[in-house]
This record gives sequence, structure tokens and C-alpha cells, in this order.
Amino acid sequence: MTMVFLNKEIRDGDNPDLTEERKTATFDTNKMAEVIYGSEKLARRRREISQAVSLIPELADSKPLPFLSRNEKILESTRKVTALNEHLPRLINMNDEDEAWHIHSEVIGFEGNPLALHHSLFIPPLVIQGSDEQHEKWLGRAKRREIIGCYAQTELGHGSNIRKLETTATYSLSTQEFILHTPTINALKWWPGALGKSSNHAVVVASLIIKEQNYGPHLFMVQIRDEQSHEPLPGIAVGDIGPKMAFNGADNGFLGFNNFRIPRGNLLNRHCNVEVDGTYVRPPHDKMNYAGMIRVRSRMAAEQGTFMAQALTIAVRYSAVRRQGFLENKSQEVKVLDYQTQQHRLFPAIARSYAFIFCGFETIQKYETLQNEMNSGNVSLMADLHALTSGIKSVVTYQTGEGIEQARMACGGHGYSMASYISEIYGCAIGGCTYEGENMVMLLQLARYLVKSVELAMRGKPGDLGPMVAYLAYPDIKVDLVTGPEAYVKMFQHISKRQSIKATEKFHRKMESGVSRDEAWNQCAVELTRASRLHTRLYIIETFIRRVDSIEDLSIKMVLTDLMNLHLNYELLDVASYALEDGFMSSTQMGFIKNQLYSSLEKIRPNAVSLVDSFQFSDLQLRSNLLNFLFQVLGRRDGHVYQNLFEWAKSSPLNQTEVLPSVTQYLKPMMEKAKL
Ligand SMILES: CC/C=C\C/C=C\C/C=C\C/C=C\C/C=C\C/C=C\CCCCC(=O)SCCNC(=O)CCNC(=O)[C@H](O)C(C)(C)COP(=O)(O)OP(=O)(O)OC[C@H]1O[C@@H](n2cnc3c(N)ncnc32)[C@H](O)[C@@H]1OP(=O)(O)O
Ligand SMILES: Cc1cc2nc3c(=O)[nH]c(=O)nc-3n(C[C@H](O)[C@H](O)[C@H](O)COP(=O)(O)OP(=O)(O)OC[C@H]3O[C@@H](n4cnc5c(N)ncnc54)[C@H](O)[C@@H]3O)c2cc1C
Repeated sequence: MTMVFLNKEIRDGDNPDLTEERKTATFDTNKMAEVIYGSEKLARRRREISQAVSLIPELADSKPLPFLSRNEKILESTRKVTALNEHLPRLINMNDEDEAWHIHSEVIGFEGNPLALHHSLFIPPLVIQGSDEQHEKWLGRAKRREIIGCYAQTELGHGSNIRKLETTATYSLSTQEFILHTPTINALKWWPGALGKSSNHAVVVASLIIKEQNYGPHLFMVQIRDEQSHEPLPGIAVGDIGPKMAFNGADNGFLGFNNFRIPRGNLLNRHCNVEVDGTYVRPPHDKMNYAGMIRVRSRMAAEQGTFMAQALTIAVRYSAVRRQGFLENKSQEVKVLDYQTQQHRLFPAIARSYAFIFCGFETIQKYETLQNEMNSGNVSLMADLHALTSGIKSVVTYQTGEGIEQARMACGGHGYSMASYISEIYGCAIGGCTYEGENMVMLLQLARYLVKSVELAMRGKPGDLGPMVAYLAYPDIKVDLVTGPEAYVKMFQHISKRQSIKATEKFHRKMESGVSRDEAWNQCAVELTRASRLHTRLYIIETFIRRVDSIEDLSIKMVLTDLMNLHLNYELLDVASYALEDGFMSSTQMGFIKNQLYSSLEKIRPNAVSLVDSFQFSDLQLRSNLLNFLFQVLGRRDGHVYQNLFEWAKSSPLNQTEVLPSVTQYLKPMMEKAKL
């Protein structure tokens, strides 16, 4: 029997400890899902899609993934993604990217698949950088999945410093072709997802050479494998780079060219061009070829927030059914979720998940505006969004890693088992600290922007500062935190401004003392990255406040206000030393922040399970139902953890036989020998 309580599904047969949690919630999880995903329609579509997928057996895992070898993982992810391909047009709106992401995440999980990059990194640069003619030629084929592609930029020797990529594309005037060449081992493309064994096309980033002049990195459409035989084309060396920390269901690869020729029309030339006679037509912005990277980074806050939310769903549900130790009542052990330390471990991370998702939706919208502007030739928004997304991708990936690791530890010993699946989520998410721009490198990109902005403010030109950095010119007026979120923002602004100014002044002093600009920059780099982090955390706080302000439903607004207050106090406490240092914050205020934080933990406690339920991850998405060969046991919606942990252990391939060869071949002889 199912009983609906405030639209929260209460099911007979669920673990009573979880049922009790769901009953105490003060809000409707369907309504909260609408806020999380931005609309009633999207939240509803996600549920409908999850439901439809759960009824198609071939879309389920055929075996528990952690027990598979790498080859088996790739075979399984490919089986699922191709089976899904058959069902897609019936299950989703093919033009809706959110629906596409959701259904892939349901079916594939976290371990990657040969089409993940096709949609996120092959088609988008083709759309952004390709001309109408090039869209005509490749886009339809790519969208129909007649061809499979990847994005090949990083090389063995260079990833961060794109200007030093060694792969060359030399224009041949006589044949009107580009000759792609890999001059050294270091110049091998290295890392691109789905390149190793699956793709037959790649968007390749290579240094464009015309008449011996290097015009820097440009994007080329390159066919790398025969469409019939799937063998590499002559002049191409391609393969898999081996097992990784995660994403082992995907084939990240290497790629080398031996004077491989492609037609002139394969330079993606919406914004730049090489004419027949070798004349180079410049793009409207120097870094136009980097626009695709801004796109991916702009999506990372929501993506990473979702990864963290998945780990937290597992940890919070488990913490509500795990009983260990006593509080006042000595006749029954408590749910570990009742310990303040457990709440302190998990609840701020829940708040960050919400914050990242809210911030992510804003950033995606900003990117869409940029894309529209770029299409009509206006590139003025690029610098701001590059700076913003560089900071956001760095802060959210790092904090997501922290949050997921706390979720794992919060599950005690069982968190360490692959039955929690948290380590796989961690491996997948933590890659984000490196891919799409190594975090330190990206923080330093934002720092360039902050330093320039401080310099403008110092030169008495605050009117020239963009809205994102206008606070750098605000006067320092002490605030009373009791007055609410605005005061927290002002305090954070002071902290962030002071750090940006301090780092800039240090940088200036170094240069004035005769140190070169680059060396001075390096000697201030740690302080500069601190400024970038603070600026970004301030931005995330502001998006959280904006989102909560915009909510009309009172019950949702109340619980999100609790979550936002927790976020404000946790974030401010974390950086309080910056404000204590110059006396902007008093020790009394510090005490106030701590007390507010502890009181927020108590307020959130009755809503904790429903706050994670509101993400509405299905058991399939979390891999948590053994009956369907799914295996993540701790975060099951029904909360039946222990019996399923035992089932999980029984299903281990090691337990399919009582005596292993390791015993007969090695341990037994050793023991026998010892008896002699
Ligand atoms: C529809 C969907 C369907 C299906 C989905 C299918 C499946 C999904 C299911 C599950 C999937 C699950 C999970 C998926 C999750 C993840 C995906 C997995 C893998 C991700 C793949 C990652 C791919 C990559 O990593 S690609 C490679 C990325 N590489 C980088 O990012 C390199 C970083 N380096 C740089 O960007 C640059 O080198 C640099 C910016 C650091 C420096 O550049 P450069 O040297 O040229 O410039 P500078 O001299 O430093 O600066 C000069 C000025 O230029 C300005 N600048 C720099 N960049 C930009 C820019 N982009 N835009 C604007 N301006 C820029 C800079 O600010 C300077 O300005 P100034 O005024 O002079 O200061
Ligand atoms: C899971 C995964 C998937 C990927 N997928 C793709 C893909 O599909 N396509 C693709 O092209 N690439 C891909 N990559 C590659 C990825 O984009 C690069 O690894 C990334 O950009 C970092 O570059 P790097 O490896 O050169 O690191 P490095 O730059 O060598 O970083 C090493 C260290 O040096 C430091 N460092 C480097 N430069 C500076 C600097 N200027 N100032 C201060 N410190 C510095 C870094 O902070 C870091 O600590 C993927 C990587 C991963 C992990």
C-alpha cells in the first residue's frame, strides 16, 4: 500500500526508520524538485523518464558493474547506450538537452560510455565553430549517430598551455589541404574520451601554420577511422591509454598523425578562415577557439552539484537507518544522523549541492546569452564569462570532492565498500578538478581578471567595473550579521575585496622591486588563487540568495531559507580568519556565526532525508536495487540495507566457489610445507 503524505510517497514495506523521516518533513518533495530542476515540467519529465526506463529490461545493468573487468565495462556501457539509442525518440524530446542528460545518467551511471563526449564535446564545438555549410555536412550525421566523435585537444606533453600544443596543421597552397602532423611523442593527443576505440571522427585542436607563420590553436574536423571497417585510416595511430581512477567504461585515447591530409574545408570556420590563397581571416575575439571550453565549464556547477547530491542521498538515507550508540534513551540506539558531528559532516554539503545547482542554472543561462551574442558577432561578454566560469569550475569541483569524501566517511566501514558506490561517484566527480582546465590554472585565469579590476578601482575608475566585481570599489562599512543575508554578503564582499587588493598590491610591490611580471605573478600565485576562491564563493552565495528570494511557495521557502542560512554561516566561518585579521569581524560575531550554524543543523535535521529525496534520483540512477543486478546498497530508497549487503557479498564472484585457486596453489602448499 502507498500512502501519500504532502505528496511525499510513504510506502509500506520501506524501512520504518526512513518512513518516519519522510513523515517529519515540512514540505512537499515534488515541489522542491520543481525548484531544484527549474520547472514543474522538467521535474515531472525526469520522473516520467525514470519510470519509463525502469520498465525496459535491456536498459538495466546486466551485471553489478564493480565486478566487471575493463573490457566488460566498455562492452556493457556500449550495449546500454546503443540499446538506449533505439528507445530515445520515444522516451525523450530529442531537442531537450536536460532530458538527454537525465536519461543517459539513468541508464549509464557514472562509468562513462562511448557517446558521452560525442554529445558534450564533439557536437557543441561543431555547432559553435562550424559554418552553416559545415553543419550541413556533419551535424545531421553526428546527431543521428551515423558517425561518432570526440574532442582531441590535450597532448602527452601539454594540456593546460594550449598555445604550446605541438600538433601542427600546415596549409598546403598547392593542394589546398591541411597536413596534420605529430612531430614528437609528446605531441600525441592524450586523454580525449571515446577516442581510443570508439570514435571514427574527432574535432582536433592543432596549431595552424600558413607560410611558416603559426596562428595558434584551431579546430579541425578529422575522420580518423574507416566508416566501414572501423580500422584507423592510413597516417593515423590511435588507441586506448589504459585504466583510470574512474570512467573505466570509457576509452580515453591517444592519437598521432603522420602527415595526414584533410581538405581546406575541414577547418571549422564560422568565425575564422584560411582562404584558398592562404590568407588568414581573423576571428572577432582572439580566444574564439576556446569558446567551447567556456560552454563545458558553464555546465560544471550543476553537473558537480548533482554528483555531490547523489553521494549525499546515499549517505543521508543510510545515516537514517544506521543505528549505533546512545544519546539520552539507553533502551534504543540512535540513528547516526542524530549526532551533531554527522549533521555537520553532511548538511553543509547538502546546502552546497543546492547552491551549486542553483548557481549552475544561472551560469548555463549566461552561456546561452553569450552564445546568442556571439552568433550575432558580439564577443564583449566572453571575458567576463571566461573569468566567472574559470572560478566556478575550480571551486565547485574541489568542494564537491570534499563533500563526496565526507559522505563516504559518514557511512563508516560500509562507505569504503564498493557496495556504497561512493568511491565511483568520487572518481567521476574529482576528474573535474583536472579536466576542462586544471583548477589552479583556471583560478589564475580568474585572478588576472580580478587584478585588472582592482587596478581599475585603484585608478579611480569604479564606473568601469562590471557588475560582478563592482564590490571591489565599495567602501568598508561594518555590518551587523543579525540583520540577515545581506549583511553576510557585505562581510564576504569585504573579505574578497581585501584579499584581491592585498594580492594585487603584493604583485605590484614585487614588480616595483625589479622582479619581472611573470616571476612576480608566480611569487604571488597562492595569494591570487585565494582571491579567486573567495570571489567565486561570494558569487555562489549571491546566486543562492537570489534563488531563495524568488520562491513563492512558503513551505519550500522556509526550508530553503534554513539551508541557505546554514550555507552562509558555514561559508563565512570557513573564511572568518580573513575578516578577524583586520578587525572587520569581532570575536563576538564569530561566536554568533557558530551558534547560528549549530541551530541551522537542528532545524534541518527533520527535513534532511526529504531534502535529498527531493533530488528524485531513482534507484536505477543510484544503482541501488539488487534485484535488477544493481548493487549500490546503502542509499536504497526503501532503506533495506543489511539484508542487501549480505546479498551483495554472496553475489561476489569470489563466493561462487568455496576454495579459490589462490588457496590450492599457494596457501595450502605453504601451510603443508610449514608442517614438515
Ligand atoms: C545531450 C547530452 C546527451 C548525452 C549525454 C551523454 C552522456 C552523459 C551521461 C553521463 C556523463 C556523466 C558524466 C559526464 C561528466 C563529465 C564528462 C567527462 C569528461 C570531461 C571531458 C573533459 C574534456 C577536456 O578536458 S577538453 C580539454 C580542456 N582543456 C583545457 O581546459 C585547457 C586549459 N587551458 C586553457 O584554457 C588556456 O590555455 C588558458 C586559458 C589557461 C590560457 O590560454 P592562453 O595562454 O591562450 O591565454 P593567456 O595568455 O593566459 O590569456 C590571454 C587572454 O585571453 C583570455 N582568455 C583565455 N581564455 C579565454 C576564453 N576561453 N575566453 C575569453 N578569454 C580568454 C585571458 O583571460 C587573457 O585575457 P587578458 O585580458 O589578457 O587578461
Ligand atoms: C577524466 C579526464 C577526461 C579528459 N577528457 C579529455 C578530452 O575529452 N579531451 C581532451 O582534449 N582532454 C581531456 N582531458 C585532459 C585534460 O583536459 C587535461 O589533463 C587538463 O586540461 C590538465 O592539463 P595537464 O594534464 O596538462 O595538466 P598540467 O598542466 O601538466 O598540470 C600539472 C600541474 O601543473 C600545474 N600547472 C600547470 N600550468 C600551470 C601554471 N601556468 N601555473 C600554475 N600551475 C600550473 C597544475 O596546477 C598541476 O598542479 C581529460 C582529462 C581527464 C582527467
